[in-house]
Amino acid sequence: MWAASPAFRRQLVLLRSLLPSPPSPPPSSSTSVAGRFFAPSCSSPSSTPSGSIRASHAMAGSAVYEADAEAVVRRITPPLDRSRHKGQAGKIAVIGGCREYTGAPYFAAISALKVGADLSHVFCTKDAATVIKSYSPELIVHPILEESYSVRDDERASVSSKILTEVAKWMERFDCIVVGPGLGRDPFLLDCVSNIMKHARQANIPTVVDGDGLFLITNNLGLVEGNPLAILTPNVYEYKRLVQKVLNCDVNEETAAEQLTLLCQKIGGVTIMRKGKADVISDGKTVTQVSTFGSPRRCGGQGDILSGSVAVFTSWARHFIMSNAEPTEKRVNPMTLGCIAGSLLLRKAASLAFEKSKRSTVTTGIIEFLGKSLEDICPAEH
Ligand SMILES: NC(=O)C1=CN([C@@H]2O[C@H](COP(=O)(O)OP(=O)(O)OC[C@H]3O[C@@H](n4cnc5c(N)ncnc54)[C@H](O)[C@@H]3O)[C@@H](O)[C@H]2O)[C@@H](O)CC1
Ligand SMILES: Nc1ncnc2c1ncn2[C@@H]1O[C@H](COP(=O)(O)OP(=O)(O)OP(=O)(O)O)[C@@H](O)[C@H]1O
Ligand SMILES: [Mg+2]
Repeated sequence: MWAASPAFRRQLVLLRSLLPSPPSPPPSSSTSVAGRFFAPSCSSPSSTPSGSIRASHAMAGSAVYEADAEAVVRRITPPLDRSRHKGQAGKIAVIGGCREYTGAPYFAAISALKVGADLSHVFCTKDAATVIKSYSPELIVHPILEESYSVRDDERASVSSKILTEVAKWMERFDCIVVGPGLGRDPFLLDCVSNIMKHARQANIPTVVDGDGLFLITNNLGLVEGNPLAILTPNVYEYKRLVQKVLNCDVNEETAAEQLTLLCQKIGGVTIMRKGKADVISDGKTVTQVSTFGSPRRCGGQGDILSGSVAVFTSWARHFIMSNAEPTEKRVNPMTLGCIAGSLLLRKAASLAFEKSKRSTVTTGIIEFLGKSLEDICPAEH
């Protein structure tokens, strides 16, 4: 009776896809629930058909489980409840945007809104603020960060503390922050952002670290060491730099899953999503991947969509685990669920955008399909 219940099946979907148990045997005629969620093993992530759920030994030496990402999205996405008020579906902040980069923070912040957050803030430099505001009236933009060129040496301490005070005023309101999209690498600015990260950590705010935020933490590992609320989302180069710095060796594809696990363990408690052909996620205990095919276009900005989306799904996943989850589901790391859901949604949106625009697919086009992608998986109810 219980074994046939939807609640039981939901638990299995989540737990089988997330916890490090050995692959189940192939489905028998009685078709065990587990059998439907795993196939024995497959050769590489690229050979995993879209939408299928497999335990994949894509990375030699350790099983990497293909997550049932659609089930995760369905389970953690909150219903559109008429009794809710503004803010309850999520308040996200992006710390990023400087003279060079205004696209990246915009992509991350608008993606958070399009996935379903109620409010999306951007904390950026003054130069970037007007530009970002002009992209979208939906975003709340704070022109508070400063780069070295605009601050005299003798003003630095006071400017730095003013910036922290300003951000701290808002911090406790956020369900998740994203540090790094389009942040740049100015030393004074990064110093101020280090203080913001320390403050977020003290306030227990989940923090997605991406782009130049990864440059910052790779050189200051203490900013994330031992923080279970930190999610790092490195691309191929960012991952390489992180491995070299933390493990003191090069990336080894032969032992990729173990290396990723070890990296999480060495940094201590963080969740890492290694982006690539498959997005591979570990919290130092389990390794799961999302390999649903997205698009062959590699235009810049897709990682920014991902970081904004992961921020929203992570806050939803935390809420889900704390309130609605079954007792066994409470063992699952909400950071992992957030990464899985964000990865799937980006890939679905990229696929739809590519179907429409082919070679001219760009990031703004992908963002336009975030809503349909979520609707296809998890329809909004009236
Ligand atoms: N429209 C925008 O404003 C965008 C801004 N972005 C921001 O740009 C900043 C820099 O991010 P990037 O991802 O470009 O990072 P990097 O500046 O590290 O890399 C730039 C490019 O240089 C090449 N590269 C870097 N390291 C290399 C290596 N070791 N060997 C060979 N080639 C290498 C790669 O092609 C890489 O994509 C971040 O703040 C990021 O968020 C990006 O998100 C893309 C979109
Ligand atoms: N080789 C690939 N095949 C399929 N999808 C990929 C591939 N590489 C990256 N992706 C997808 O693109 C997303 C963004 O990853 P990418 O490596 O482009 O990030 P990024 O370099 O940080 O992007 P950005 O330009 O926003 O900084 C990943 O989540 C992944 O879904
Ligand atoms: Mg990036």
